[in-house]
Amino acid sequence: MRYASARRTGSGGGRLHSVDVTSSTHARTMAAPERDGDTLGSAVEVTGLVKRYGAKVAVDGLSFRVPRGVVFAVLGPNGAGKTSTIETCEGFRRADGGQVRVLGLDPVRDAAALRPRVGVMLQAGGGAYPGARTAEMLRLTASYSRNPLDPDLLLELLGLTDVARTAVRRLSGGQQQRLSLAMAVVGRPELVFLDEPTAGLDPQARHAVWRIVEALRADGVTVVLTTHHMDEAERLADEVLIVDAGKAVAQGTPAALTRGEQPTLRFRADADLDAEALLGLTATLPAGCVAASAGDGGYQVTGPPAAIGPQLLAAVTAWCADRAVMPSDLQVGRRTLEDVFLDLTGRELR
Ligand SMILES: Nc1ncnc2c1ncn2[C@@H]1O[C@H](COP(=O)(O)OP(=O)(O)OP(=O)(O)O)[C@@H](O)[C@H]1O
Repeated sequence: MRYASARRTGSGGGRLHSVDVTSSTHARTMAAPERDGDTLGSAVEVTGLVKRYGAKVAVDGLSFRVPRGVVFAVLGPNGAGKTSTIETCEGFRRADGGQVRVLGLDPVRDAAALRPRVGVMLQAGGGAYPGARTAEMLRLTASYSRNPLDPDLLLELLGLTDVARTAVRRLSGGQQQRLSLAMAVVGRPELVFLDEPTAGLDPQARHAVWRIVEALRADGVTVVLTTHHMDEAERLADEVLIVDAGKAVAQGTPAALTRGEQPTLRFRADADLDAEALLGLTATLPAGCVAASAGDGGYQVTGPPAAIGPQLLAAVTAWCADRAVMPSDLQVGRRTLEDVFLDLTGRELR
């Protein structure tokens, strides 16, 4: 059994570590309780979901399935319909069309049956009473569950021990958000919805949230999250759904989505390389390779798979050296999830 421990390092101070405590006498688990014959099938099934606000169609016939026990990330530009979809799955909004099943149940009609089985972290850390103290709030939430996690452990994991006696309204935004995550998982749910769980968090807090998500997955809990951080989705998610204008535009594992057909060499440069310079660079490259701007001060070289190798790397760096251009962030290989996301949803602001 594994859990993420918030041991503080002596000199590093305040860094969080995930440890395997299988043989530890102090082992505590985040595992959801076993439920007979209830481990197979989908955690969430959305079929042809439509959500409208007046004339605005926020979700436009969206279908997807979340297998049990995976971390599932829903990605999309602002206004793509992610929150509308998640909140419909949480039972906070009614679908205007299509069907939503959560753990095989209807999230509105069967809300009472789902409540002890599903954890919900609201966007921007909502859900806690402003007047309550942090630990009090978490203990109160834990008291609604038959077999809750240890609230003190969660406070420790999320770096909230120092503010355990602080009133919720006096917590910083990031601390309130972490408390909201603790409240979502303290009841050992089978399924957790996290809407932008790391938005606005500092890097330490972000890593702490990642460790919680990884610990949940290790214990078989299904996690559905939304995020604008592509690196976060790439690191955490077993499966990714990209939505745009209320429709699914791609779904798959991060590895499958980023497996570009055409390998690429990418780099940034400390000087502007105009079209003429890029033509000059292309002329020095192995046959079939083409250098082009990738936007935002980045450049890319595409070509036949066999040509994306050491000779190409040498040619690019030699060309840069001849012109006193310093290349940086030089990488060869697959596209990132961010590339895929931008290709699918466009690079312009809408
Ligand atoms: N209560 C509401 N009333 C009217 N329009 C709404 C309401 N909630 C959302 N919308 C609209 O529906 C669309 C989808 O919003 P939604 O919040 O689901 O998107 P999102 O993908 O979660 O966006 P973000 O990444 O910015 O959080 C947007 O155009 C939004 O303005």
